[in-house]
Amino acid sequence: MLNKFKGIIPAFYACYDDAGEISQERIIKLSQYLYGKGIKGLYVGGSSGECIYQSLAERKATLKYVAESLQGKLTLIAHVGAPSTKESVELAKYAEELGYDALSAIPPIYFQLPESAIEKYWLEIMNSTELPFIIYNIPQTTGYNLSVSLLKRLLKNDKLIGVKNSSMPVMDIERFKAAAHEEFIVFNGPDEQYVSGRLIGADGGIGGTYGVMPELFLKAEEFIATGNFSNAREIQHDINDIIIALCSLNGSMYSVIKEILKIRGINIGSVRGPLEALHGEDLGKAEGIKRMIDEAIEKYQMA
Ligand SMILES: CC(=O)N[C@H](C=O)[C@@H](O)[C@H](O)[C@H](O)CO
Ligand SMILES: CC(=O)C(=O)O
Repeated sequence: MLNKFKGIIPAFYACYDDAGEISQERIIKLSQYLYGKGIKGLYVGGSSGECIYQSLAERKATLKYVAESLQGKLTLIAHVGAPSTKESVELAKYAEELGYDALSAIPPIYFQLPESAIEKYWLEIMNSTELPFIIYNIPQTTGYNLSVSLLKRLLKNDKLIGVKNSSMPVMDIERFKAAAHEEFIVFNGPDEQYVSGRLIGADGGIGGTYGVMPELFLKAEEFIATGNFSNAREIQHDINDIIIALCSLNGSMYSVIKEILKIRGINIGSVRGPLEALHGEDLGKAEGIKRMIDEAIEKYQMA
């Protein structure tokens, strides 16, 4: 039953028109483009979706357009974490109406709340719909790292089916798997560690750079699935060179990714402030990174 969650699940990027408003047309274009690459599903409205910088109405619109474009074709996960519990629950109910396959949420943001408040927040989201729930653990941005004891308490609720784990120690993946039941899914978060994450027990991955190079992550997954570990290690190395390049320019990683997609004919606008658009002497450098991606795709085509 949970097989539909196991595989390569790109985090969907925020899609804006040239004025910086949500673009239905561009959402459809990006979702169809990614669908055509053979991915398993999409994670909509997370970090890559710039969720924290969008209004409730904008987030709902994005959830709706992706669902309309891909319903029944891909596994769709809605990230519904928002500043207040009230808004998170509203998004959760809306995602259920739209037919999403699962919900997910970061812990509360801004205030460093005690674990009891985080527990209550996730439980209220879980109890607001019939949908399965996936915890989004990303301590480097939220300041909270999921504890095994909270995970165990939350597992008493059958709706909790997994964790998307973006903490850097791959060991956390192994600990979360060990703390849960056999069916429990752990998604690898850090794209730089996809191969290691899978080997230590992750069932698949949800990642922010998959969307700009889905071919490479699908190939890495194929190498792992067929036990071809030397190629898996090598493609991870090539992926990491690319991610480091994506993060090396003046402008947010997402703005560089969006420039590359634009060169490919998928124009989804730029990023919303306070994220920085690509600027200064680095304008035009996305082309070189796109070339790195193309070369890597070609390198493994026959492997
Ligand atoms: C901190 C962060 O945003 N992590 C993402 C989600 O897990 C990753 O997918 C990164 O986007 C990726 O690993 C590039 O650093
Ligand atoms: C990276 C990721 O999973 C996200 O953008 O939410």
